[in-house]
Amino acid sequence: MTDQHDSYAESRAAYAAACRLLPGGVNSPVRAFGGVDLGPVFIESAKGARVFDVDGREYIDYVGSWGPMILGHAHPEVVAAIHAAADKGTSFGAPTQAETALAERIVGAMASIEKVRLVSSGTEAVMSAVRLARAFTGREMIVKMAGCYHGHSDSFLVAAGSGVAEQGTASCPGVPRALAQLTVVAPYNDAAAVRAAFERHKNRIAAVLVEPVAANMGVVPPAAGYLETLRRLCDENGTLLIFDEVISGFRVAFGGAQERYGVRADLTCLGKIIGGGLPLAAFGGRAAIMEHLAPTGKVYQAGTLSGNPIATAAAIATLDLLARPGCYERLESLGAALESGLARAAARAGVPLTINRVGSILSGFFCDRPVRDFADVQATDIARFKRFFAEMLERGVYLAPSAYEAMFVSLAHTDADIGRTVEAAQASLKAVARAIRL
Ligand SMILES: Cc1ncc(COP(=O)(O)O)c(C=O)c1O
Ligand SMILES: N[C@H](C=O)CCC(=O)O
Repeated sequence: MTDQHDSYAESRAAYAAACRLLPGGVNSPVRAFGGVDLGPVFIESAKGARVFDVDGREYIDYVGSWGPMILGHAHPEVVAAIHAAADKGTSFGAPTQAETALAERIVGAMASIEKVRLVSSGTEAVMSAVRLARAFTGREMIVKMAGCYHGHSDSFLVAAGSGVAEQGTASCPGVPRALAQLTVVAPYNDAAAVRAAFERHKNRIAAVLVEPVAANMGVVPPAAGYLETLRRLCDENGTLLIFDEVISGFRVAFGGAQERYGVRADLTCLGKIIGGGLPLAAFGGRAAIMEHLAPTGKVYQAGTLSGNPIATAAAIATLDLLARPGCYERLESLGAALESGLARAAARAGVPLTINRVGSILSGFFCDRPVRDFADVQATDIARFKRFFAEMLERGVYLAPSAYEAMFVSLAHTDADIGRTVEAAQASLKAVARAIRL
């Protein structure tokens, strides 16, 4: 914590205590606020679209636990489902009917999924889907896109987004070189680079793995035809297309990016929203592929807490609420209002800002050009983002503390929240403009 004012005294003390016992004082790197050169705000509680810190400050929240809280925090129906499940026992390590009920909802929502396996984190979902793809195709290489983040398992910590991008490392110490060499990296939105990878590594690529809407280098939408071309290249080469919809699933449409863009994946990874704020994730696809998983097949995948009854109850409650008519229209209109308000504020302040938005996720990049891939993101003015972040925090708006993350709008945000956020942005961008002129 460097710049922060005394009104963050409790957060500062909590961070010092945490640093004595937890590496970097946190349990996930981006939470440490290193991406904005500040110390973290420690959270006491959250309700609806608000989070409250240990110093008693209130913020309009656009982190939403990095995506899961699409209904807002502590939604009464989700909390009631959690209580009811907890009363019946917290974990059995045995099958429950609720897991089938959740699977029915996922299969009903995602056109490409016939069977699904529940896991506890997005990392596990992607790691397991790729193992399955490797076994199914009998190949070892994967293609991933620069700036996409797929969790922290070894194969994906290569040119990754999110907190890895913040650290500025191309790869990660501890990842065996032999494994990293099996990951081929292509720029996002560059189908020609993927085609070239297929030519270079003929019959060796098991899967093309992509965030169909990239959201871990800030939000970068797929260019027209990009996902379709990936689909065609995979079909031509006997390779599986894996959509990592851990963020986009149930976010950019109920049926995820696959519904929004009309392109089907062979395997789909889900997380965040489907856990309703509890540790639950999933991967799924055609039965003919999924049946290769143990116990029907030989591809081993397991989890003591997989399909945990409390997480499953939160998941069902969340998906049932999201299935109600009007949710995605409302998310779209809130997202559009925030986008246009931010654009207006930037224009008034004379600060170049490129806004990328898909439904209720968006990012403002401090630059005057379109942002289509990770190189574009890296060329933006990160110092301006840091200043903007600090100004917004001071004005009670809690953004993701990194230029490589998205803003998440929830159904709990009101028009008044968006209005207050735009007002805060107007003042914050004026401060950024003053700093530019200095
Ligand atoms: C697209 C994507 N895939 C995978 C993951 C990993 O999920 P988790 O953090 O639950 O392991 C994340 C976020 O962390 C993500 O944004
Ligand atoms: N960008 C990450 C996931 O989407 C942020 C969450 C984390 O790494 O703690």
